[in-house]
Order: sequence, then C-alpha cells, then structure tokens
Amino acid sequence: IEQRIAELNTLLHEYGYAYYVLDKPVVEDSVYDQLLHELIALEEANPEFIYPDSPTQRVGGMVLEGFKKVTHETAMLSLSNAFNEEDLRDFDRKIEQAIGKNYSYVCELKIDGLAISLRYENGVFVQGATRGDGTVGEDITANLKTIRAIPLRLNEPVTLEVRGEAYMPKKSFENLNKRRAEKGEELFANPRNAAAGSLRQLDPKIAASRNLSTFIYAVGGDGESYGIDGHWEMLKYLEELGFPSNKEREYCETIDDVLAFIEKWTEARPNLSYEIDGIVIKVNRYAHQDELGFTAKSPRWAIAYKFPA
Ligand SMILES: COc1nc2nc(N)nc(N)c2nc1C
Repeated sequence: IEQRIAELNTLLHEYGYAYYVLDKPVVEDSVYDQLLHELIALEEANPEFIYPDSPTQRVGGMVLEGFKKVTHETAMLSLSNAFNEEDLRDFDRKIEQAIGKNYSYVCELKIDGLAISLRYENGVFVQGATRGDGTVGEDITANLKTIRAIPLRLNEPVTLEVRGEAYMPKKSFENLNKRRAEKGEELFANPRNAAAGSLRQLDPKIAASRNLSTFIYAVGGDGESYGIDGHWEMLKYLEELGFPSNKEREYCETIDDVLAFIEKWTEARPNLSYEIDGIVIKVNRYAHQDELGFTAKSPRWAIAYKFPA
C-alpha cells in the first residue's frame, strides 16, 4: 500500500509538471483524475501514509480566522513605468551611460494579476504571501496551495523564495461572472480583482473553485548565489525546478528589439488566454544589474512599459 501511495505521489507530481510547466501533458485529464481519486481513497484508508506535499493536500479543510502577517526577507519592489517609445529610449540611454554598450535585455509579458511570494524549504512549499506594502504581506499559503500550477514539491530539494504573479484566466473570469450574474451576485470588474478577491477568501475551498494560475518570474534575493549569470538563464532554472514561467519571453539584444517585441504584443494581446497590462523589460546580466542598482523603490535595471489604458 505504502509503495503504491509513494508511486501515485510521484506519478501525479510528474504529470502536473509536464502539464503546468512544460505545457506538454503526458496523460489525459481523465487519467490524472482517476489516479488522484485512487490516491485519495488509499490515503483515507491509510492516513499514516499521507505526505504533506501529496496532491490531495491542496485544498485544506479549515476556514481561517484571518491572515497572519509575513515579513519578506527581500523587499518586493515595484517597477518604474514607461508609456511610450521616448520613455523607453531614455531608459536605454541611461543604462548605456552607466555601463557602456555590452548589455542586452529580457522582455516578459506583464501579467495583470496579484504579486505573490512563495517559500520552499528543502524543495517543499512551506509558505506563500501577498506582496502587501512590499515589506509585509499576508500569509495566504492555504489559498495558494489550491493553485495547481504552484508545485507543492520541487524537482530539487532547494530552499529558496520565488516571486510571481497569480492570475485568473480570461475564460475562468467570464464563467465566474456568468455564475454570479445567475445568482444575482455582484460581478468582478476584471480578472485581476477576481484573482485578488479569490486569494483573500478565508475558506480555501472558495479559492480552489476559482481556477487560478500563476507565472513565476524571479527568485527573492540575488540570483548570483545560484551560479547563474543572468535573468534569461534564471527563468530556465526556475522551470527546471518545477515552476511555470511565461513562455512568451524574448531575449532582446537592443532597445529596437524591445520595441519590436512591444509592437508584436500590442497586436497579439487580445489572443492571450490571460490579461496583461504591459511588458517588463530587464537588463539580463546580474553583474550589470548590480552596477545599476536601485532607486528608493525600484530597480534601475528594469522598467514596465504600460499599454495605453
Ligand atoms: C524585478 O522585479 C519585477 N519583475 C517582474 N517581472 C515580471 N515578469 N512581472 C512583474 N510584475 C515584475 N515585477 C517586478 C517588481
């Protein structure tokens, strides 16, 4: 029995990784569900073999009284904004003046959701929090566990903290508001509010019903300590660990490539299955990021281009 329970844990973890991180499902959803139900039954009959990171442990039972406060080890900063080509060329000129010409950028879609921080100890998900004011956020671990794209266990037993965006796909948002309209309930204004509202629920069963997802885009603390020399490689490392990161990212040699990327997604934005409110542009190499440093509230090596409202 214990052997079958261990086998099911491993299988379901691998199937989840293939589905949520590699976007390459290896089994039909029905097979996944069937194995999950077999594991639920085995765990019910043998509770002593329930692993804390078993996929059956995603939806906790109890309704919380409130959310504990969590102080982020590394502050969760905000990005300065750019609204047009001139802002972006200014950003690029300042960087060139500071560090010379041999730098390049990484461009990512800016997901219109809720910033989250996830902490793992020896590869196991132990705590998740909102950004809050950047220094102190709220512990929403129970709600974040219900997000199937968030791994309960990593592919390496590492201890680290990552940052990302929790979001509600457009389809889920439309279905949720349709259900609420049928019940005469107040509608959510947009997917970001719906995601934030879902993660602020004290009953994890509600969050579990909202079909949220996430993209992870950074580690807390400095990337160098992982022996990785830049952001582009870091995103690959995060995927190897088991985190979903957004596939539409591009490595851009010059600001002209960045502008082309922005052009492309200004056009293609409506085809995405989730809302984005901009494009995040980062100088790739950590050595360059260190040289450029931070202002009081945001990195000098990154900027968010915001789509016109
Ligand atoms: C380096 O700091 C950041 N990086 C980010 N990257 C992406 N893709 N999306 C964000 N919202 C984001 N926000 C911040 C503060």
